[in-house]
Amino acid sequence: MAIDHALLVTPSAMGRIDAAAVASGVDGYGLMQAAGAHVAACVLAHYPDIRRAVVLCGPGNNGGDGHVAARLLSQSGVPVIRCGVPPKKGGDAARADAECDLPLRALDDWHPEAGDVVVDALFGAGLDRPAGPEIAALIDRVRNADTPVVSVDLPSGLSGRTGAPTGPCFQAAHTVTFAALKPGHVLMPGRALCGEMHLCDIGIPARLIVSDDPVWRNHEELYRNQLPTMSAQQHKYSRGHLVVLSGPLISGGAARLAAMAGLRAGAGLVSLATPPGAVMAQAAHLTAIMQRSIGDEETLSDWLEDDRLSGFVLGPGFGDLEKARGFCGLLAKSGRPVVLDADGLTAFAGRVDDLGKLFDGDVRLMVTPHEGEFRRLFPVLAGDESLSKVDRARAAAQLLNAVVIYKGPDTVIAGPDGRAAVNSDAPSWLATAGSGDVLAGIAGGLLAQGMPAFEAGCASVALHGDAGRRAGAGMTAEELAASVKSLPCD
Ligand SMILES: NC(=O)C1=CN([C@@H]2O[C@H](COP(=O)(O)OP(=O)(O)OC[C@H]3O[C@@H](n4cnc5c(N)ncnc54)[C@H](OP(=O)(O)O)[C@@H]3O)[C@@H](O)[C@H]2O)[C@H](O)CC1
Ligand SMILES: [K+]
Repeated sequence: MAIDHALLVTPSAMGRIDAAAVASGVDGYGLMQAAGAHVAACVLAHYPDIRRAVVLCGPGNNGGDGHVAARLLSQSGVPVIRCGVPPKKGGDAARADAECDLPLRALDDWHPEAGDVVVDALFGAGLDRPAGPEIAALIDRVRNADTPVVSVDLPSGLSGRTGAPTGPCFQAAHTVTFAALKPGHVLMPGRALCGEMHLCDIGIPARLIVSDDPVWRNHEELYRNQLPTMSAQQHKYSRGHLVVLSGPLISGGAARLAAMAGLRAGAGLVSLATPPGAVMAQAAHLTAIMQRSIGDEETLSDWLEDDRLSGFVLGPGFGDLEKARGFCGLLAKSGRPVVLDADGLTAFAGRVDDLGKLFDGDVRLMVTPHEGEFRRLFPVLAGDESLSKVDRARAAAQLLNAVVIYKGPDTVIAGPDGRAAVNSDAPSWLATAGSGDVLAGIAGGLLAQGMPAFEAGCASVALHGDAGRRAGAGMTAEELAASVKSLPCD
């Protein structure tokens, strides 16, 4: 699938793209000129009252971009101090350094003043270890003086692959990057360390911006062709029948939120499977959503004979973990898609192998852990600091043969085939009680309509974000569920 404008390119893949561009006849030094010009333009556009630019240049091509920016800022009349380490000999950075006639001072040879703007061109894609004490002291100095930082490609100290700092790291107000976003720009805490992102075209041909590592920003093109469609021939059963397994009397609200969201995501029918003791309480709250009294595995098994039931959500407010495991086994055996969330996930803490064995064959399990649930399910993956959130989600997806929606401000959707998407534009107010139940319900609603699991995961996360934006800051989960918009008709 080629969706290049949403592709996230790792720093090493970017290096290969760069080399391919040069091999195809693009002037490498021209790329650096363009990169430096974008950086200078960003400084001038966002800091019209700048009194002095302090350009910090590292030894590689990131520093090279800095030398270009320093020259251009100076030519535009801004006083510039250029500090750093001499460039490696013979490359584009050395040429950019030679073409800048400002002296190259030592890194600490300046004192922050009001009106300073720092251009951070120390390390970008080539960062491969923690920055040393000299850089740490510099970062402290900049932070203490509250000097705004414009970072070139990446805030120095941030890994473009994982989104985690390798050690001391600048907090940028703006980050100017080139050709494609890197995972570190959208994964936390990288996204926050980058400040406002600027993705700039420096002349690398779009046809070369490819990667054998399928990671994208979550984007409509990833799932649009697979969205359920509506036509005049359809009736409610052909639009799927979603079943949400309700918990007991005290915690039935979570299942109701999921059920409402599933209905709004387009499922033709939605039923709650409710333990007998909670049926009356649920009935008092339900109108469009139907109900069935399901107290044990036997009654669930009987109901599963009805092959019009086309998708299940198990976990929100469910409570009884042993019962959840038993129910999950039956749902798995039924061969239909299942979303496991909340207690449905906790039920398998320490038993992920058992869960993985239940759902072999076509991918029809979706799990929606937040950070704490992910840790409980996958302590080894969660503790491995060499892995990015994308790596972790993919590994979990492979272990379970499932689509994993690893929630957070940087929700990652990953499939067992290695496809992954990072959703980084959800409104912050989605972090509220019941919000996860709504997401599980949307996912269940889409799966019940027959949408393939990876695409359903990407679409659910996007619809959840849209609903949050529509409901607005300060919303409750009830309002969020009511704001889920069903999908476009064909
Ligand atoms: N297409 C593009 O996107 C373009 C990007 N450009 C810019 O180029 C950089 C990448 O340049 P590169 O030279 O590969 O890497 P860096 O400049 O980031 O790093 C250079 C060297 O720094 C050393 N290093 C790494 N980490 C540390 C550290 N913690 N402390 C000290 N030194 C470190 C390392 O060298 P060693 O020999 O010491 O190991 C790195 O190799 C990209 O980010 C863009 O800004 C082009 O200008 C245009 C095309
Ligand atoms: K940088």
